Amino acid sequence: MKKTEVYILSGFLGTGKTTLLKQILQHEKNSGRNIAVMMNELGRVSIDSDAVDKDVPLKELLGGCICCTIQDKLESQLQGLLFDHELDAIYIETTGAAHPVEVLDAVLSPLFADKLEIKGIITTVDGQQWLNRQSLNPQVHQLLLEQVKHADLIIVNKSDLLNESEQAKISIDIQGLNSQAKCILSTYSKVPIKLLEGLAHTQKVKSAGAHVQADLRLSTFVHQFQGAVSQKDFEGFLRSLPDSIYRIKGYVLFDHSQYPDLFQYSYGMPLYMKEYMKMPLNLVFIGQVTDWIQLEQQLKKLEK
Ligand SMILES: Nc1nc2c(ncn2[C@@H]2O[C@H](COP(=O)(O)OP(=O)(O)OP(=O)(O)O)[C@@H](O)[C@H]2O)c(=O)[nH]1
Repeated sequence: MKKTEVYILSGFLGTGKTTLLKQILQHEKNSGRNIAVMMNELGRVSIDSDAVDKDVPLKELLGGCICCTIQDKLESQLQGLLFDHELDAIYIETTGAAHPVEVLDAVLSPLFADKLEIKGIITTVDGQQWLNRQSLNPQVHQLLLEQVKHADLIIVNKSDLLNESEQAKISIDIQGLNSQAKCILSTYSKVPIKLLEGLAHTQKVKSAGAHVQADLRLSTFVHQFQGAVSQKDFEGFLRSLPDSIYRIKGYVLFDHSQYPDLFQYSYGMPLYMKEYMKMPLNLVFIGQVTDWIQLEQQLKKLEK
């Protein structure tokens, strides 16, 4: 079954996310693809929803940030979208305050992670704000860096307000932080749509022996267990994991139980919760890993 592409639009408040979304929607409309939009705003009232045509399914998540206070709501809305529509792509506009790792975590519910293909995190940056970032409060400054570090495509927007040497300085700064992502300068978020189409965030499992690059970008991986595993072996597997795996979540069936456990793992801390019904045995991983093949082999061994 064809997976639904997911694009995450990240970037600080006012950097040009909605301006970008409008162009993408126009392009998608011309291409005749079925798409949906999720918009997350911190306030209780939607401001940007007019940007989306009435015939495009739109879910609004208001009054909190999907990366923390309203994660559950995102899961149910996303599930609703996938159930009600045959979608080629979903665009998620996050609040400027969202951290990319948390957003990926919120989007990849083990209930339907195998139906989605995360195409990429697109971060818009306001050029002037970037140059003046030292004057931001330390948390906001850190968030700005994280949004750039974890992006697959970085759009340095509002370049009409920058001179040439400022443009060059920003490009160099940003490439120093994230050399793997494409970084382009834009005005009113105008970008060649081809760049979006070329994104491939989800790491493909590479063939054994493939060259492994040092890659700091976030990637995701979904494993589907075929049956039960031993809890002792599973815990041994967890202990062997590198620090570069930030999150794991999903359903694991242990050989002593009738139903799976909901499993959560965050920065090294595992948590199990009993379920009382059958669940899809999907396990979702989020981390800075270049080659998931070894991990997949370890997971397969657990099932023997
Ligand atoms: N001068 C200039 N203004 C821009 C540019 N791109 C966007 N803007 C303006 O910047 C403001 C914010 O743009 P949005 O696209 O709404 O930004 P956003 O990131 O969606 O904002 P939030 O939803 O508040 O997070 C709008 O008034 C835009 O018209 C640009 O390249 N140059």
